[in-house]
Amino acid sequence: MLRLASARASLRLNGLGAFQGTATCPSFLKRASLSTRGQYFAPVEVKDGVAIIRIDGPGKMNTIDDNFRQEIDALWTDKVANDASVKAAVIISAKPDNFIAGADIKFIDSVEDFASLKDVCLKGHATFQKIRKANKPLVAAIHGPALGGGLEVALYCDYRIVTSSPKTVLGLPEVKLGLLPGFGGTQNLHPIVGLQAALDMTLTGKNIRPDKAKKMGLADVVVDPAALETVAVETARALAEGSLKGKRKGKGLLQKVLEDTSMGRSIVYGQTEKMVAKNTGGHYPAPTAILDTIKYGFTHSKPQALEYEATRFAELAATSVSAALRGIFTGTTALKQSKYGKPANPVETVAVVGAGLMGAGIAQVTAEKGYRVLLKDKDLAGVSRGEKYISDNLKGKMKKKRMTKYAYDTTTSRVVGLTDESANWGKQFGKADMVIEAVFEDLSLKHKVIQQLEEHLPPHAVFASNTSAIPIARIAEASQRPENVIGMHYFSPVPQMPLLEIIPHKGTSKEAAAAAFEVGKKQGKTVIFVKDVPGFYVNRCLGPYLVETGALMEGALVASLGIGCLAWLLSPRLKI
Ligand SMILES: C/C=C/C(=O)SCCNC(=O)CCNC(=O)[C@H](O)C(C)(C)COP(=O)(O)OP(=O)(O)OC[C@H]1O[C@@H](n2cnc3c(N)ncnc32)[C@H](O)[C@@H]1OP(=O)(O)O
Repeated sequence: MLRLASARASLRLNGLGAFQGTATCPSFLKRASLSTRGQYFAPVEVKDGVAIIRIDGPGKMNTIDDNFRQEIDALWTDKVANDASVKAAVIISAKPDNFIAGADIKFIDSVEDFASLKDVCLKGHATFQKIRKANKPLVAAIHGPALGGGLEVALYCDYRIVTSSPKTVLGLPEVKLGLLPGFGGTQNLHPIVGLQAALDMTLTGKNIRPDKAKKMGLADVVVDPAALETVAVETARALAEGSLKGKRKGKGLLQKVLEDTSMGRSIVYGQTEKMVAKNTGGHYPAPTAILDTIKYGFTHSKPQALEYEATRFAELAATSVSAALRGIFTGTTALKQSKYGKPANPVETVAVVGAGLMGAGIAQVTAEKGYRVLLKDKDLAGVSRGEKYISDNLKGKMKKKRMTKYAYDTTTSRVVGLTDESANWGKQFGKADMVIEAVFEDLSLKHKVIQQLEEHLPPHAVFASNTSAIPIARIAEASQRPENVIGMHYFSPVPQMPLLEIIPHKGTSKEAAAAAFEVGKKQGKTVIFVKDVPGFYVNRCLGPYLVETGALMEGALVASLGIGCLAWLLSPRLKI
């Protein structure tokens, strides 16, 4: 009793006196009573009439739940709405590299009665409606991911300033979790970016980078990270003074016809329904619910639409599809942690041997992440083919504006092409911390390569084989340092395929496994550790499909079905 009372007193001292939810969140109270700040926000600072609200949640990533909502509600009332000297506010993250990664997925998982999520969403809407009605401009200053509910907070703001950092991404990925943007996203996004762009973002869940965000009107300004807070405070002040007005991106004639007339919208809806049906095969309820909810908003009042959104969100959260997709998020995130710790010798130079499709792809993803890459093939023709593959892929990225010319130049300059004829290749390999071999699937060739390279490699260098079939222990037999030998099995085309199987053999050291994990993770791969058994993981799973397809073809039961299966197996999604 005493502890609760002192916690309440402490909350008042912190300027959070309006908070009433004491019975529901003891952890919040405990933390607030111990410090001069809340659980999700640092103490508000006021600079020349602009309140700076710094989000600083408990984990390394800011996420939101109902406690976050209660805290900002109270904080806004005390520090912004009720303080006449405060004319505007900025919401910014106190974390170095993220704004808000969305609603707390662990919180959604932990809910026992999913119907209660409707109320959580409705309270969120009420808080942000209140913030909007205060007539004090709110500017979102975004650095790092602003995803899901995080972007939805920003959509409630009058102005969105984003940093030019590659870490900054905006998106509504709820669909990938079998959910919909339940924090106002289905209603607040399309007035800003237009209906078609909003459908694209909500139905694909894709990430939007800063330049694209500016172009489509999602962000108002892109700034250097160092200038973010200053620009945001100046902007908030200018909005309050009226010297700056928030502007919506204009629409061309066709866009107006398609989005601002009911006939145009029915064309857009029709196309979208067809696309959703084709891509989901009717197995995923979220895209249909998203489309329904956006449509609903065009024929109902805003409060009705938000209520509908909250209802559909709670319904989706209760589905087994959403539970499974959330499980995939949790599993994939768990895979980002190394069970082998950090390697004692950090990897800086990676040598790739064999510049065919696999080798060149591995070299590309490695150079793109800042490693120095030695790309070796037996002759000039081979290595040139590999370099051209990399250059063509990166030029494609530049064309799609996913890479700058500067990044292209620095990435390609990190790749050093070498052949057996290169006078200094041995010296160069003397600096390699890791070799990934992608030569033909021939054990004697791999043995030759390992023996030849070990004459030059430093003792700590890890030797990784990209074999898809040969046991790693057999490859290690030719090595003087078998503890450094490991499998790193990529899938083709390497730049597109996310999976990487890492296969330690029985004698592989923890150090080699740690280095392989670190490189794979930095390359952006989803890394799984697999036993050194025939087929490793993926090919072992694929085997029965191949056998059954073969049996169908052989018996000429359903030839077209067999051909269909083969096409499926050989498609880029599954190609190995
Ligand atoms: C109505 C609204 C609904 C919604 O908003 S649903 C949620 C929508 N948001 C998302 O789907 C984003 C999910 N998160 C991510 O995709 C990634 O994360 C990021 C791109 C944001 C960052 O990736 P990286 O830098 O590789 O970090 P990391 O290892 O994935 O995450 C670091 C820690 O942050 C936790 N985390 C990230 N996002 C959430 C989240 N939305 N809810 C709960 N936890 C989250 C992870 O689990 C992990 O935690 P640990 O360090 O303990 O392993």
